[in-house]
Amino acid sequence: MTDTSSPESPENTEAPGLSRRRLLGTAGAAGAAGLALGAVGGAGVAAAVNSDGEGPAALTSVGATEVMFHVKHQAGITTPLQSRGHLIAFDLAPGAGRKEATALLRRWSHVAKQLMAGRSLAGDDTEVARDAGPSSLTLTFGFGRTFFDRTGLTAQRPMELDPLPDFSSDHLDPRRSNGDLWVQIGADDALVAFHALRAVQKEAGEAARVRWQMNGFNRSPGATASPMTTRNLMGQVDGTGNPKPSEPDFDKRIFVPESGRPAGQEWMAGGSYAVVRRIRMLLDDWEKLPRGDQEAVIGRRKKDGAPLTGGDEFTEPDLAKAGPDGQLVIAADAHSRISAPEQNGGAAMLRRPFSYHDGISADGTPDAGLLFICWQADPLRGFVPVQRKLDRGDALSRFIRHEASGLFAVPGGPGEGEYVGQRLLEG
Ligand SMILES: C=CC1=C(C)c2cc3[nH]c(cc4nc(cc5[nH]c(cc1n2)c(C)c5CCC(=O)O)C(CCC(=O)O)=C4C)c(C)c3C=C
Ligand SMILES: [Fe+2]
Repeated sequence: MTDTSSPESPENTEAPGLSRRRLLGTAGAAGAAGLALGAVGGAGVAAAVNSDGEGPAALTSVGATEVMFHVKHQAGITTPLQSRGHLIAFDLAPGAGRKEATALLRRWSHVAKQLMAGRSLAGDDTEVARDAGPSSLTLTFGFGRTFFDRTGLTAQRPMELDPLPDFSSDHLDPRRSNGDLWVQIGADDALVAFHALRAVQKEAGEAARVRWQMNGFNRSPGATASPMTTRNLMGQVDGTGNPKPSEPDFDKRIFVPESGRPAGQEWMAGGSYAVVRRIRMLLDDWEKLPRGDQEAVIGRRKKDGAPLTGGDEFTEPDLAKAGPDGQLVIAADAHSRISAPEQNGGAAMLRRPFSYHDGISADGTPDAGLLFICWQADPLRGFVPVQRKLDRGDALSRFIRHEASGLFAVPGGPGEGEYVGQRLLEG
Protein backbone atom coordinates (compact mmCIF):
# COMPACT_ATOMS: atom_id res chain seq x y z
CA MET A 1 0.00 0.00 0.00
CA THR A 2 2.91 2.32 0.38
CA ASP A 3 3.78 4.77 -2.34
CA THR A 4 6.55 3.41 -4.44
CA SER A 5 6.77 6.40 -6.77
CA SER A 6 10.30 7.61 -7.24
CA PRO A 7 11.15 11.16 -6.22
CA GLU A 8 12.60 11.42 -9.72
CA SER A 9 9.24 10.69 -11.39
CA PRO A 10 7.90 13.29 -13.87
CA GLU A 11 5.41 14.84 -11.51
CA ASN A 12 8.28 15.91 -9.31
CA THR A 13 10.13 17.77 -11.97
CA GLU A 14 9.50 21.42 -12.50
CA ALA A 15 7.03 22.43 -15.18
CA PRO A 16 8.59 25.42 -16.97
CA GLY A 17 7.01 28.70 -16.00
CA LEU A 18 5.06 27.21 -13.14
CA SER A 19 7.55 26.97 -10.35
CA ARG A 20 9.37 29.40 -8.15
CA ARG A 21 11.00 26.53 -6.30
CA ARG A 22 13.19 24.05 -8.09
CA LEU A 23 12.88 20.45 -7.01
CA LEU A 24 16.15 18.64 -7.16
CA GLY A 25 14.88 15.16 -6.36
CA THR A 26 17.87 14.35 -4.21
CA ALA A 27 16.71 12.28 -1.31
CA GLY A 28 20.11 12.52 0.32
CA ALA A 29 19.72 16.22 0.98
CA ALA A 30 16.46 15.65 2.79
CA GLY A 31 18.08 14.44 5.97
CA ALA A 32 17.26 11.69 8.37
CA ALA A 33 13.87 12.93 9.59
CA GLY A 34 12.51 13.38 6.09
CA LEU A 35 13.72 9.98 5.07
CA ALA A 36 12.12 8.43 8.13
CA LEU A 37 8.78 10.00 7.26
CA GLY A 38 9.05 8.68 3.75
CA ALA A 39 9.80 5.21 4.96
CA VAL A 40 6.90 5.04 7.39
CA GLY A 41 4.16 6.63 5.39
CA GLY A 42 5.06 6.19 1.78
CA ALA A 43 6.20 9.76 1.26
CA GLY A 44 8.78 10.47 -1.38
CA VAL A 45 11.53 12.85 -0.40
CA ALA A 46 12.84 15.74 -2.43
CA ALA A 47 15.05 18.67 -1.63
CA ALA A 48 14.05 22.09 -2.87
CA VAL A 49 15.86 25.36 -3.26
CA ASN A 50 14.72 28.89 -3.81
CA SER A 51 15.06 29.57 -7.53
CA ASP A 52 14.74 33.33 -7.57
CA GLY A 53 18.38 33.78 -8.45
CA GLU A 54 19.29 34.65 -4.88
CA GLY A 55 21.26 31.47 -4.49
CA PRO A 56 20.14 28.15 -3.16
CA ALA A 57 18.50 28.16 0.24
CA ALA A 58 18.88 24.73 1.77
CA LEU A 59 15.67 23.41 3.20
CA THR A 60 15.42 21.40 6.35
CA SER A 61 14.27 17.82 6.05
CA VAL A 62 10.86 18.97 7.29
CA GLY A 63 10.42 21.42 4.43
CA ALA A 64 11.85 19.11 1.81
CA THR A 65 9.67 16.08 2.45
CA GLU A 66 7.27 15.49 -0.40
CA VAL A 67 4.29 13.14 -0.50
CA MET A 68 3.28 11.83 -3.91
CA PHE A 69 -0.04 12.73 -5.53
CA HIS A 70 -0.34 9.93 -8.09
CA VAL A 71 -0.50 6.88 -5.86
CA LYS A 72 -2.65 3.80 -5.34
CA HIS A 73 -4.38 5.24 -2.27
CA GLN A 74 -4.83 8.96 -1.83
CA ALA A 75 -2.18 10.74 0.22
CA GLY A 76 -3.16 11.74 3.76
CA ILE A 77 -4.41 8.32 4.90
CA THR A 78 -1.24 6.42 5.77
CA THR A 79 0.95 9.53 5.60
CA PRO A 80 2.51 10.19 9.02
CA LEU A 81 0.48 12.73 11.00
CA GLN A 82 1.38 16.28 10.05
CA SER A 83 1.65 19.15 12.50
CA ARG A 84 -1.09 21.22 10.82
CA GLY A 85 -4.46 20.17 9.50
CA HIS A 86 -7.42 21.86 7.87
CA LEU A 87 -10.70 20.15 7.15
CA ILE A 88 -13.11 21.82 4.79
CA ALA A 89 -16.50 20.64 3.52
CA PHE A 90 -18.43 22.09 0.60
CA ASP A 91 -21.91 21.82 -0.81
CA LEU A 92 -22.38 22.13 -4.55
CA ALA A 93 -23.89 25.50 -5.39
CA PRO A 94 -27.57 25.61 -6.40
CA GLY A 95 -27.75 24.63 -10.05
CA ALA A 96 -24.32 22.99 -10.07
CA GLY A 97 -24.32 19.32 -11.07
CA ARG A 98 -22.06 16.66 -12.48
CA LYS A 99 -20.45 18.92 -15.11
CA GLU A 100 -19.46 21.56 -12.56
CA ALA A 101 -18.34 18.92 -10.07
CA THR A 102 -16.14 17.29 -12.71
CA ALA A 103 -14.50 20.59 -13.58
CA LEU A 104 -13.99 21.31 -9.88
CA LEU A 105 -12.31 17.96 -9.18
CA ARG A 106 -10.03 18.59 -12.16
CA ARG A 107 -9.06 22.00 -10.79
CA TRP A 108 -8.58 20.71 -7.25
CA SER A 109 -6.44 17.83 -8.49
CA HIS A 110 -4.24 20.22 -10.43
CA VAL A 111 -3.82 22.41 -7.34
CA ALA A 112 -3.07 19.39 -5.16
CA LYS A 113 -0.46 18.03 -7.55
CA GLN A 114 1.30 21.38 -7.88
CA LEU A 115 1.32 22.27 -4.21
CA MET A 116 2.22 18.77 -2.96
CA ALA A 117 5.28 18.94 -5.22
CA GLY A 118 6.23 22.32 -3.73
CA ARG A 119 5.39 24.24 -6.88
CA SER A 120 3.58 27.53 -6.90
CA LEU A 121 0.33 28.06 -8.76
CA ALA A 122 0.25 29.76 -12.10
CA GLY A 123 -1.29 33.22 -12.14
CA ASP A 124 -2.01 34.98 -8.92
CA ASP A 125 -0.39 32.71 -6.34
CA THR A 126 -0.68 34.41 -2.97
CA GLU A 127 2.98 33.60 -2.15
CA VAL A 128 1.97 32.54 1.36
CA ALA A 129 4.07 29.37 1.01
CA ARG A 130 6.97 31.17 -0.70
CA ASP A 131 10.41 29.91 0.36
CA ALA A 132 9.02 26.73 1.87
CA GLY A 133 9.29 23.23 0.41
CA PRO A 134 6.36 20.82 0.15
CA SER A 135 6.56 20.18 3.90
CA SER A 136 4.68 16.86 3.61
CA LEU A 137 1.61 18.63 2.24
CA THR A 138 -1.27 16.32 1.44
CA LEU A 139 -4.72 17.04 0.05
CA THR A 140 -7.26 14.25 0.36
CA PHE A 141 -10.66 14.47 -1.36
CA GLY A 142 -13.91 12.76 -0.42
CA PHE A 143 -17.56 12.61 -1.45
CA GLY A 144 -20.45 12.84 1.01
CA ARG A 145 -23.75 10.99 0.64
CA THR A 146 -25.58 14.08 -0.69
CA PHE A 147 -23.09 14.49 -3.56
CA PHE A 148 -24.56 11.58 -5.47
CA ASP A 149 -28.15 12.79 -5.80
CA ARG A 150 -26.99 16.28 -6.73
CA THR A 151 -24.86 14.97 -9.58
CA GLY A 152 -27.26 12.31 -10.88
CA LEU A 153 -24.94 9.57 -9.64
CA THR A 154 -27.30 7.92 -7.13
CA ALA A 155 -26.74 4.49 -8.69
CA GLN A 156 -23.02 4.83 -7.99
CA ARG A 157 -23.48 5.69 -4.32
CA PRO A 158 -22.05 2.96 -2.09
CA MET A 159 -24.10 1.53 0.76
CA GLU A 160 -21.17 2.34 3.01
CA LEU A 161 -22.29 5.98 2.79
CA ASP A 162 -25.63 5.23 4.48
CA PRO A 163 -26.00 7.68 7.38
CA LEU A 164 -24.23 6.78 10.59
CA PRO A 165 -26.63 5.70 13.34
CA ASP A 166 -27.54 8.13 16.10
CA PHE A 167 -25.58 7.62 19.29
CA SER A 168 -27.07 8.53 22.67
CA SER A 169 -24.16 10.78 23.57
CA ASP A 170 -24.27 12.78 20.31
CA HIS A 171 -24.60 16.57 20.48
CA LEU A 172 -24.23 17.09 16.75
CA ASP A 173 -24.48 20.43 15.00
CA PRO A 174 -25.86 19.71 11.51
CA ARG A 175 -24.32 22.91 10.11
CA ARG A 176 -20.88 21.61 10.98
CA SER A 177 -21.59 18.06 9.84
CA ASN A 178 -21.49 16.15 6.53
CA GLY A 179 -21.36 17.98 3.17
CA ASP A 180 -21.26 17.10 -0.52
CA LEU A 181 -17.47 17.28 -0.75
CA TRP A 182 -14.70 17.10 1.82
CA VAL A 183 -11.04 18.02 1.67
CA GLN A 184 -8.50 17.13 4.30
CA ILE A 185 -5.29 19.18 4.17
CA GLY A 186 -2.21 18.32 6.21
CA ALA A 187 1.31 19.78 6.22
CA ASP A 188 4.26 20.18 8.53
CA ASP A 189 4.23 23.93 8.04
CA ALA A 190 1.35 26.22 9.01
CA LEU A 191 1.82 28.55 6.04
CA VAL A 192 2.02 25.70 3.54
CA ALA A 193 -1.20 24.25 4.96
CA PHE A 194 -3.01 27.59 4.94
CA HIS A 195 -1.84 28.30 1.39
CA ALA A 196 -3.39 25.03 0.24
CA LEU A 197 -6.61 25.72 2.13
CA ARG A 198 -7.04 29.09 0.43
CA ALA A 199 -6.27 27.59 -2.96
CA VAL A 200 -8.91 24.90 -2.47
CA GLN A 201 -11.47 27.45 -1.35
CA LYS A 202 -10.74 29.81 -4.24
CA GLU A 203 -10.85 27.05 -6.85
CA ALA A 204 -14.33 26.13 -5.64
CA GLY A 205 -15.39 29.35 -7.41
CA GLU A 206 -19.06 29.33 -8.34
CA ALA A 207 -19.33 25.55 -8.23
CA ALA A 208 -19.40 24.90 -4.48
CA ARG A 209 -19.87 26.77 -1.22
CA VAL A 210 -18.08 26.19 2.03
CA ARG A 211 -20.30 24.31 4.48
CA TRP A 212 -17.88 24.09 7.38
CA GLN A 213 -14.19 24.36 8.09
CA MET A 214 -12.06 23.19 11.02
CA ASN A 215 -8.41 23.63 11.94
CA GLY A 216 -6.19 21.24 13.84
CA PHE A 217 -2.66 20.50 14.85
CA ASN A 218 -0.29 17.83 16.07
CA ARG A 219 3.17 17.85 17.45
CA SER A 220 5.86 19.29 15.14
CA PRO A 221 8.38 16.88 13.69
CA GLY A 222 11.64 17.21 15.56
CA ALA A 223 10.00 18.37 18.80
CA THR A 224 10.83 15.08 20.50
CA ALA A 225 14.22 13.40 20.68
CA SER A 226 13.01 10.62 18.42
CA PRO A 227 9.74 10.09 16.50
CA MET A 228 6.99 9.10 18.96
CA THR A 229 3.27 8.44 18.95
CA THR A 230 1.54 11.80 19.33
CA ARG A 231 -0.31 13.00 22.45
CA ASN A 232 -3.79 14.48 22.52
CA LEU A 233 -4.93 17.48 24.57
CA MET A 234 -5.77 15.23 27.53
CA GLY A 235 -2.07 14.41 27.61
CA GLN A 236 -2.47 10.77 26.58
CA VAL A 237 -0.30 8.93 24.11
CA ASP A 238 -2.86 8.46 21.33
CA GLY A 239 -2.48 6.15 18.34
CA THR A 240 -0.65 3.16 19.83
CA GLY A 241 -3.23 0.52 18.96
CA ASN A 242 -3.58 1.63 15.34
CA PRO A 243 -3.30 -1.15 12.75
CA LYS A 244 0.19 -1.11 11.24
CA PRO A 245 0.79 -1.13 7.47
CA SER A 246 3.12 -4.09 8.00
CA GLU A 247 0.24 -6.24 9.35
CA PRO A 248 -1.13 -8.76 6.84
CA ASP A 249 -4.76 -7.61 7.14
CA PHE A 250 -3.99 -3.86 7.11
CA ASP A 251 -5.07 -3.24 3.52
CA LYS A 252 -8.19 -5.34 3.93
CA ARG A 253 -9.25 -3.35 6.98
CA ILE A 254 -8.46 0.13 5.68
CA PHE A 255 -8.91 0.05 1.89
CA VAL A 256 -11.74 -1.03 -0.37
CA PRO A 257 -10.63 -4.12 -2.32
CA GLU A 258 -9.66 -3.79 -5.96
CA SER A 259 -12.27 -6.31 -7.10
CA GLY A 260 -15.65 -7.62 -6.02
CA ARG A 261 -17.42 -4.26 -5.80
CA PRO A 262 -21.13 -4.14 -6.72
CA ALA A 263 -21.79 -2.97 -10.29
CA GLY A 264 -21.44 0.78 -10.58
CA GLN A 265 -19.20 1.04 -7.56
CA GLU A 266 -15.91 -0.09 -9.05
CA TRP A 267 -14.76 3.51 -8.74
CA MET A 268 -14.17 3.01 -4.99
CA ALA A 269 -11.53 0.31 -5.54
CA GLY A 270 -8.47 1.28 -3.54
CA GLY A 271 -10.46 3.93 -1.69
CA SER A 272 -11.35 4.26 1.96
CA TYR A 273 -14.15 5.70 4.10
CA ALA A 274 -13.37 8.59 6.42
CA VAL A 275 -15.44 9.13 9.55
CA VAL A 276 -14.87 12.63 10.91
CA ARG A 277 -16.03 13.62 14.40
CA ARG A 278 -15.36 16.91 16.15
CA ILE A 279 -15.04 15.70 19.72
CA ARG A 280 -14.84 18.37 22.37
CA MET A 281 -12.85 17.53 25.49
CA LEU A 282 -14.24 18.78 28.80
CA LEU A 283 -10.76 19.66 29.93
CA ASP A 284 -11.67 21.49 33.15
CA ASP A 285 -13.32 18.29 34.41
CA TRP A 286 -10.62 16.00 33.05
CA GLU A 287 -7.75 17.98 34.55
CA LYS A 288 -9.34 17.80 38.03
CA LEU A 289 -9.16 14.02 37.89
CA PRO A 290 -6.12 12.56 39.72
CA ARG A 291 -3.57 10.95 37.41
CA GLY A 292 -4.37 7.41 38.61
CA ASP A 293 -8.05 7.90 37.80
CA GLN A 294 -7.17 9.36 34.40
CA GLU A 295 -5.10 6.27 33.69
CA ALA A 296 -7.96 4.00 34.74
CA VAL A 297 -10.30 5.78 32.30
CA ILE A 298 -8.08 4.79 29.38
CA GLY A 299 -6.46 1.64 30.80
CA ARG A 300 -2.98 2.90 29.94
CA ARG A 301 -0.23 4.83 31.73
CA LYS A 302 -0.06 8.51 30.95
CA LYS A 303 3.72 8.69 31.10
CA ASP A 304 4.45 6.32 28.22
CA GLY A 305 1.13 4.90 27.03
CA ALA A 306 1.91 1.39 28.35
CA PRO A 307 -1.09 -0.77 29.31
CA LEU A 308 -1.84 -0.83 33.04
CA THR A 309 -1.07 -4.56 32.94
CA GLY A 310 2.60 -3.72 32.36
CA GLY A 311 5.33 -3.54 29.76
CA ASP A 312 5.95 -0.67 27.40
CA GLU A 313 3.76 1.26 24.97
CA PHE A 314 3.58 -1.58 22.46
CA THR A 315 3.09 -4.47 24.89
CA GLU A 316 -0.24 -6.23 24.33
CA PRO A 317 -2.67 -5.38 27.15
CA ASP A 318 -3.67 -8.40 29.27
CA LEU A 319 -7.40 -7.80 29.37
CA ALA A 320 -8.03 -10.81 31.64
CA LYS A 321 -5.51 -9.85 34.33
CA ALA A 322 -6.90 -9.23 37.82
CA GLY A 323 -5.12 -7.40 40.67
CA PRO A 324 -4.66 -8.67 44.24
CA ASP A 325 -8.16 -7.34 45.01
CA GLY A 326 -9.62 -9.60 42.34
CA GLN A 327 -10.63 -6.62 40.19
CA LEU A 328 -9.66 -6.33 36.52
CA VAL A 329 -6.47 -4.26 36.18
CA ILE A 330 -7.83 -2.70 32.99
CA ALA A 331 -11.34 -1.80 34.13
CA ALA A 332 -14.44 -3.08 32.37
CA ASP A 333 -15.27 0.46 31.22
CA ALA A 334 -11.72 1.49 30.25
CA HIS A 335 -11.66 3.15 26.84
CA SER A 336 -8.84 1.01 25.45
CA ARG A 337 -10.61 -2.21 26.50
CA ILE A 338 -13.97 -1.28 24.99
CA SER A 339 -12.47 -0.08 21.72
CA ALA A 340 -10.03 -2.99 21.26
CA PRO A 341 -10.63 -5.01 18.05
CA GLU A 342 -10.81 -8.28 20.02
CA GLN A 343 -13.78 -6.86 21.95
CA ASN A 344 -15.54 -5.84 18.73
CA GLY A 345 -15.44 -8.87 16.48
CA GLY A 346 -12.17 -7.64 14.94
CA ALA A 347 -13.56 -4.19 14.01
CA ALA A 348 -10.63 -1.89 13.44
CA MET A 349 -9.92 1.52 11.98
CA LEU A 350 -6.90 3.70 11.33
CA ARG A 351 -7.19 6.74 13.59
CA ARG A 352 -5.48 9.83 12.17
CA PRO A 353 -6.69 12.80 14.20
CA PHE A 354 -5.71 16.42 14.69
CA SER A 355 -6.16 18.26 17.97
CA TYR A 356 -8.05 21.54 17.83
CA HIS A 357 -8.32 24.63 19.97
CA ASP A 358 -10.88 27.23 18.90
CA GLY A 359 -10.43 29.66 21.81
CA ILE A 360 -12.33 30.01 25.06
CA SER A 361 -16.11 29.62 25.17
CA ALA A 362 -18.39 32.17 26.83
CA ASP A 363 -18.49 29.99 29.96
CA GLY A 364 -14.70 30.22 30.24
CA THR A 365 -13.97 26.64 29.20
CA PRO A 366 -11.57 25.85 26.35
CA ASP A 367 -13.24 24.96 23.08
CA ALA A 368 -10.68 22.27 22.45
CA GLY A 369 -10.56 18.59 21.63
CA LEU A 370 -9.97 16.14 18.86
CA LEU A 371 -10.79 16.28 15.16
CA PHE A 372 -11.17 12.51 15.19
CA ILE A 373 -10.66 11.12 11.70
CA CYS A 374 -10.67 7.39 11.17
CA TRP A 375 -10.20 5.37 7.99
CA GLN A 376 -11.67 2.01 7.15
CA ALA A 377 -12.78 -0.15 4.24
CA ASP A 378 -16.32 -0.19 5.65
CA PRO A 379 -17.67 2.00 8.49
CA LEU A 380 -19.93 -0.89 9.56
CA ARG A 381 -16.81 -2.95 10.27
CA GLY A 382 -14.85 -0.05 11.76
CA PHE A 383 -16.22 3.05 13.42
CA VAL A 384 -19.89 2.07 13.88
CA PRO A 385 -19.64 -1.06 16.06
CA VAL A 386 -16.87 0.46 18.17
CA GLN A 387 -18.71 3.75 18.71
CA ARG A 388 -21.91 1.81 19.53
CA LYS A 389 -20.04 0.04 22.28
CA LEU A 390 -18.26 3.17 23.53
CA ASP A 391 -21.62 4.94 23.59
CA ARG A 392 -22.97 2.35 26.01
CA GLY A 393 -20.27 2.35 28.64
CA ASP A 394 -16.99 4.14 27.99
CA ALA A 395 -15.44 5.76 31.07
CA LEU A 396 -14.11 8.49 28.77
CA SER A 397 -17.59 9.63 27.73
CA ARG A 398 -17.97 11.79 30.89
CA PHE A 399 -15.13 13.93 29.57
CA ILE A 400 -15.93 14.29 25.86
CA ARG A 401 -18.79 15.47 23.65
CA HIS A 402 -19.27 14.60 19.97
CA GLU A 403 -20.26 17.92 18.38
CA ALA A 404 -20.06 17.31 14.63
CA SER A 405 -19.92 14.32 12.30
CA GLY A 406 -19.19 13.46 8.71
CA LEU A 407 -18.85 10.37 6.56
CA PHE A 408 -17.04 10.54 3.24
CA ALA A 409 -16.14 8.14 0.45
CA VAL A 410 -12.52 8.81 -0.46
CA PRO A 411 -11.71 7.21 -3.82
CA GLY A 412 -8.41 5.57 -4.62
CA GLY A 413 -5.48 7.70 -5.66
CA PRO A 414 -5.50 9.10 -9.19
CA GLY A 415 -3.43 7.26 -11.77
CA GLU A 416 -0.89 9.17 -13.84
CA GLY A 417 -2.79 11.77 -15.88
CA GLU A 418 -6.01 11.25 -13.91
CA TYR A 419 -7.80 13.58 -11.53
CA VAL A 420 -9.28 12.48 -8.21
CA GLY A 421 -12.72 10.93 -8.63
CA GLN A 422 -12.41 10.58 -12.42
CA ARG A 423 -13.55 6.95 -12.33
CA LEU A 424 -16.77 8.06 -10.60
CA LEU A 425 -17.44 11.18 -12.61
CA GLU A 426 -16.59 9.71 -16.00
CA GLY A 427 -17.29 6.04 -15.32
C1 LIG B 1 -15.30 5.00 17.70
C2 LIG B 1 -14.04 5.12 17.75
C3 LIG B 1 -13.28 5.94 18.73
C4 LIG B 1 -13.52 7.20 19.21
C5 LIG B 1 -14.67 8.11 18.89
C6 LIG B 1 -12.44 7.52 20.09
C7 LIG B 1 -12.27 8.71 20.80
C8 LIG B 1 -11.21 9.05 21.61
N1 LIG B 1 -10.14 8.25 21.97
C9 LIG B 1 -9.30 8.93 22.78
C10 LIG B 1 -8.10 8.45 23.34
C11 LIG B 1 -7.57 7.18 23.17
N2 LIG B 1 -8.06 6.18 22.40
C12 LIG B 1 -7.27 5.08 22.49
C13 LIG B 1 -7.44 3.86 21.82
C14 LIG B 1 -8.45 3.61 20.89
N3 LIG B 1 -9.54 4.38 20.59
C15 LIG B 1 -10.28 3.80 19.60
C16 LIG B 1 -11.46 4.26 19.04
C17 LIG B 1 -12.05 5.49 19.32
N4 LIG B 1 -11.59 6.47 20.11
C18 LIG B 1 -9.62 2.58 19.25
C19 LIG B 1 -10.08 1.62 18.17
C20 LIG B 1 -8.48 2.47 20.04
C21 LIG B 1 -7.45 1.35 19.98
C22 LIG B 1 -7.83 0.20 20.85
C23 LIG B 1 -6.85 -0.92 20.73
O1 LIG B 1 -6.38 -1.22 19.64
O2 LIG B 1 -6.54 -1.53 21.75
C24 LIG B 1 -6.20 5.35 23.39
C25 LIG B 1 -5.12 4.37 23.83
C26 LIG B 1 -3.90 4.44 22.99
C27 LIG B 1 -4.14 4.05 21.56
O3 LIG B 1 -4.26 2.88 21.23
O4 LIG B 1 -4.25 4.96 20.76
C28 LIG B 1 -6.37 6.67 23.80
C29 LIG B 1 -5.49 7.45 24.71
C30 LIG B 1 -9.83 10.21 22.97
C31 LIG B 1 -9.20 11.28 23.81
C32 LIG B 1 -11.00 10.29 22.25
C33 LIG B 1 -11.95 11.41 22.08
C34 LIG B 1 -11.68 12.65 22.29
FE1 LIG C 1 -9.94 6.29 21.42
